[in-house]
Amino acid sequence: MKQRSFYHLITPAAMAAVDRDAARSGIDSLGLMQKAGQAVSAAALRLFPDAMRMAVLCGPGNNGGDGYIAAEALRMSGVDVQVFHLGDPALLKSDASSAFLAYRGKLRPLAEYVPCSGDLVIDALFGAGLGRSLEPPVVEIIEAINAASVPVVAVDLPSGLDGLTGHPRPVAFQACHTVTFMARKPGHVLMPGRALCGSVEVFGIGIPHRILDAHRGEVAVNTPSVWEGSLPKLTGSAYKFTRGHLTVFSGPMSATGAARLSAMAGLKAGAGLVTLAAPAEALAVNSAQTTAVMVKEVDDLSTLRDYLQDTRMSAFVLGPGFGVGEKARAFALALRDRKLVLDADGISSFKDKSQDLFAYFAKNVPTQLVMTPHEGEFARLFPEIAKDQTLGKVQKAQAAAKCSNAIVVYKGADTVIASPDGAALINENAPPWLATAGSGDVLAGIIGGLLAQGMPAFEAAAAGVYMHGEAALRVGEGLTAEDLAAAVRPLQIETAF
Ligand SMILES: NC(=O)C1=CN([C@@H]2O[C@H](COP(=O)(O)OP(=O)(O)OC[C@H]3O[C@@H](n4cnc5c(N)ncnc54)[C@H](OP(=O)(O)O)[C@@H]3O)[C@@H](O)[C@H]2O)[C@@H](O)CC1
Ligand SMILES: Nc1ncnc2c1ncn2[C@@H]1O[C@H](COP(=O)(O)OP(=O)(O)O)[C@@H](O)[C@H]1O
Ligand SMILES: [K+]
Repeated sequence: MKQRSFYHLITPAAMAAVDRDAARSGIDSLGLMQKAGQAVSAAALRLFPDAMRMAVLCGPGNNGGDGYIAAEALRMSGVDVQVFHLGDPALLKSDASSAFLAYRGKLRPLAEYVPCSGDLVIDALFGAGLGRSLEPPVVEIIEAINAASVPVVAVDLPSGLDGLTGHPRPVAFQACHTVTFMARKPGHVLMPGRALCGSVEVFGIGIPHRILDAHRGEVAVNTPSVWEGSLPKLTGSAYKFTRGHLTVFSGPMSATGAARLSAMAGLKAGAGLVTLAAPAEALAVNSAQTTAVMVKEVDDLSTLRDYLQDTRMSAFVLGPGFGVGEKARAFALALRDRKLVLDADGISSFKDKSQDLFAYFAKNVPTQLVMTPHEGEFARLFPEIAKDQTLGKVQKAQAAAKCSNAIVVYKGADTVIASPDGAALINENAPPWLATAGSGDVLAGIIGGLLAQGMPAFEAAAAGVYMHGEAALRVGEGLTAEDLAAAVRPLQIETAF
């Protein structure tokens, strides 16, 4: 992961280490806090110039310190400012205490804050240091402010939001804008955190990048910079066989549409040839509805083995509409040495039998297996990981990838792509109109199409998720899975015709 150019996220724990290293290297920590607080004040003035009052809620740590700096800067700008403090400000430590002492305005306990129309709330209660769930009085205040619908600008993170997992503990402010410092945290990108933050501004307070780089972890945003170097390159001498041959397995006669969506998406993603491998009963219905996609009879394990003799068959998609059961399990295991996207019924077939699957694919290095579960499918395959309340979506996907030796694409509005080596990407370009029947089948086909063209599994999965989002954005609201499959385009960053 270190070799690739990534748009990294910084966990709250890593941010605390950055903070410590910055102080050790002689950087003035109060100066950092002053820049942070001033950035918050500037955002409040820019976004809410007509606020009648700015209520700055200051907590017991450095997040509160940022709040006191912002409050003083706003007061100096002529704004009607009132600070509401949590805990005894006399107990504030070091920089936060200095920030408090420099504040010359009005001060009242947090419990006395009553939201009024015309207020802007600046939330500086807790940021990266939220170490446990909030207690009842603070929960009630946050709920009352959210219910009053006064706008909230959050400092670093909306208070109550866990910066690592993106989960509220147990509630968080609904902010309209969040000002964070140096880099976003996973909680800004994961749901529901992403929605609770509103717009997110990343303000550089002057911590040198070498310090940040030293604490960058394995989690990044899914952007083309991660995988564009691995995208298939279309050269003038291309021939359909050099662009890979994708096979998508069709379900029985009554369930063929999902596989056709995958097949079309694989072709649009750039695979040179795509074949629907269908049982005899489904040959006619598939043939009647395909043109560029070919159809071939593959009924059972023995015909599959014959089919696999052709080593030009470069990648496979198994699961969309396929049917849950023994046949799906046998097909998946027969494909253990090939590049495989296991989706939908292909995943559900291994409920209570996941160890067989994991054992068969354990030895592939690097892995050639991509699994694309939504939340329900994830829980079928990884029940213990799914129910572990201490893990966020990224940690769940990482644990699942490790125990299955597969690239796990844990789908949703915040799809996480995780690799057995611990690398994880959070996707953020998917619009909500992707929540429609069949859109997952299209995703499986795109990833299959990229695998067929020779992209490594992690990069193919990540690029596929990104292309899926781009295709959905091109179509717009009201999209159907057919529109989506038709809108898929290769992302050709470098072309050399
Ligand atoms: N990184 C940087 O370089 C820079 C960071 N900056 C800012 O620093 C912020 C991080 O500051 P921080 O570490 O002091 O943590 P913060 O969020 O204020 O909370 C800690 C306090 O809350 C308390 N507490 C925790 N959970 C609680 C709960 N559930 N219920 C009740 N109390 C709870 C905890 O108490 P304790 O656990 O010790 O009992 C402690 O007192 C960061 O978000 C950013 O805004 C900027 O100044 C610029 C430079
Ligand atoms: N609210 C949302 N915002 C963005 N993308 C979403 C949202 N809901 C679902 N998606 C995406 O849509 C696809 C749905 O796939 P899936 O749940 O397998 O549906 P289906 O089985 O109907 O194809 C996934 O890629 C998922 O990430
Ligand atoms: K906050």
